[in-house]
Amino acid sequence: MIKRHPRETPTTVATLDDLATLADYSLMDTLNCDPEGKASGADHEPRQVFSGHYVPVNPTPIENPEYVAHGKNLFHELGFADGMAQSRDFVRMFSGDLSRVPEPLRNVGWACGYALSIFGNEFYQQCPFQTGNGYGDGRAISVLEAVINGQRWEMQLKGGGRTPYGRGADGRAVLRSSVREFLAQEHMHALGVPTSRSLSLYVSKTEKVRRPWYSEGSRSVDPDILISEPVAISTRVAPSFIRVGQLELFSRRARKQEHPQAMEELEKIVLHLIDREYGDVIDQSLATAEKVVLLAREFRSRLASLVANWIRVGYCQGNFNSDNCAAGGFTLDYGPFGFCDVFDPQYQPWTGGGDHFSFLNQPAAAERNFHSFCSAVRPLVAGHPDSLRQLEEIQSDFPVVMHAQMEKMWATKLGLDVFEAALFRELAKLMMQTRVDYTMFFRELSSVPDDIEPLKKSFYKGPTYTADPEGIDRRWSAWLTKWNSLTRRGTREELSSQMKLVNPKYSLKEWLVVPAYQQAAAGDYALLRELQEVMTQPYAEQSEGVENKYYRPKPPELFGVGGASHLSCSS
Ligand SMILES: Nc1ncnc2c1ncn2[C@@H]1O[C@H](COP(=O)(O)OP(=O)(O)OP(=O)(O)O)[C@@H](O)[C@H]1O
Ligand SMILES: [Mg+2]
Repeated sequence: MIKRHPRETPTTVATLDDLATLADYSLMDTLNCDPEGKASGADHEPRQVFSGHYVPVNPTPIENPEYVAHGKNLFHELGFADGMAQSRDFVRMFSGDLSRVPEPLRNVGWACGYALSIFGNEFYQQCPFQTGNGYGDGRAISVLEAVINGQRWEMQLKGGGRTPYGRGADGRAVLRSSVREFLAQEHMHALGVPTSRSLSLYVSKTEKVRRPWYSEGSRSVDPDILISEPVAISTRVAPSFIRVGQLELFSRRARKQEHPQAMEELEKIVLHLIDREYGDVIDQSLATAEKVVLLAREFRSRLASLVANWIRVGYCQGNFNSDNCAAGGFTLDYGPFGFCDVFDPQYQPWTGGGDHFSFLNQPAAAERNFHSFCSAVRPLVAGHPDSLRQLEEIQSDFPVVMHAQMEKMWATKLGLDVFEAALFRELAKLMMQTRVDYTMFFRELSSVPDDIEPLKKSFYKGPTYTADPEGIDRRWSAWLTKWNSLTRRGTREELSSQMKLVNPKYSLKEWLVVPAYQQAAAGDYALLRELQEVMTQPYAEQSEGVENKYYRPKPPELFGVGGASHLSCSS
């Protein structure tokens, strides 16, 4: 290997040795380690972690790992050679075996504790000790921080084995859930929505675990059988994995004065967040209280924009708790998620999620998470009346900012310069009464049709529609005429191409993912890789073959089917 200066990114990172030159474990080196943590990382039993930002943990490798896929776009962005994903050293490391990594890579990774608020309410029941000290990364283990072309990335295994936060569970992820997260992250990025990214996915050829799931064609809400599934490790990448819940953990400790360093640990984690996620917008030399105010303002804007984007692309997080809310303002944890087929404001793919986390309730859920965030950082401005007042104002104005983002998003989605409330209200009513495929409807509209015929491709024709199809069609025609009169000036082609940049043609609907993970479990990765190709170019027309296969309404027989239309276990 050629010797390089440690900070200089090789043009191509082709080997694990190349990657090793970019390592910079600054989280481990600057944040506080749990004083009871073991340097060896052999720390896999559930226990209370009372202080510190992280616990050193060595992952548990999956047996007989096999390459499934890698995030090709991310690889290219990072300057990684595709072949590296299948090289022996890389496979070994990212399937959980850190025992033989080249220096200066380390043999231990780290897991972090976090707290949980559900829709703004503090919860302790999820912690086996009822104290909050046993909750956190139960199966997520970060293994590397690297500076690549001036950008810092943290790489985190999901399903990498047990940690002290595992609450007695196995620390594993099954192939099914790993395929879902792997595909969804890169799809989301291609949709232009901030997200954690997918680096790699390996499956075990021999190790399996049992999970509750649905029998073939089951219409049960809850899983009705236990199945044995192959385990997998996917690696996700982001500038940090700090969650709102993480800030809450340290803030709760400071509030309750649980230990003498509690306040200092809160400040450190918040400054770490600023450094990782907000370094470009917050001046390093400011005092903490001033930084916190800027952080709150910027996070508010990112969070509101994120949620508006989710709605633009038909995404429902499903379980938007504070521990699934990344403090950097990007999408995190693709377990309970779904991309909607039929437009339904109450769409909720995850049976445990409830109405409060449903599709169009996400702005309200975001507001609750933002309140949890503001409460968590408040102790850092407590002695600064001016900063405190600003923080309170930022907090109380969340709904205003969110509302503005939503109106802007709907206007853009509809090719309008300004939001038209009456036009939108009638559209929402028609979409619900007709039952339309959300993605297909907006994509067909993006062709700026003269009449409603093309839009009908997206109609599922619910009972209200079938009771009076002519009447509803007439309302659609009237709506289309009105819409046409309000759209942006310019040629039809210009309007159409602008609208096609915000209304995707392809969306990672669950019923498309099911056969991909089923075939993958049988060792056939072709469909998964095809989906990866298609879903990383969601705005492109693509070939006729792709269109016929992936641009179509959900087959009627899949409605109500467990796994394809709803899911319970997401791990
Ligand atoms: N099989 C498992 N073993 C150990 N811990 C688990 C397992 N499944 C989930 N957990 C933990 O339970 C908590 C809630 O699970 P949830 O489904 O939100 O997270 P996740 O999908 O594992 O993780 P993340 O939020 O990191 O994407 C998380 O703290 C997670 O680490
Ligand atoms: Mg989670």
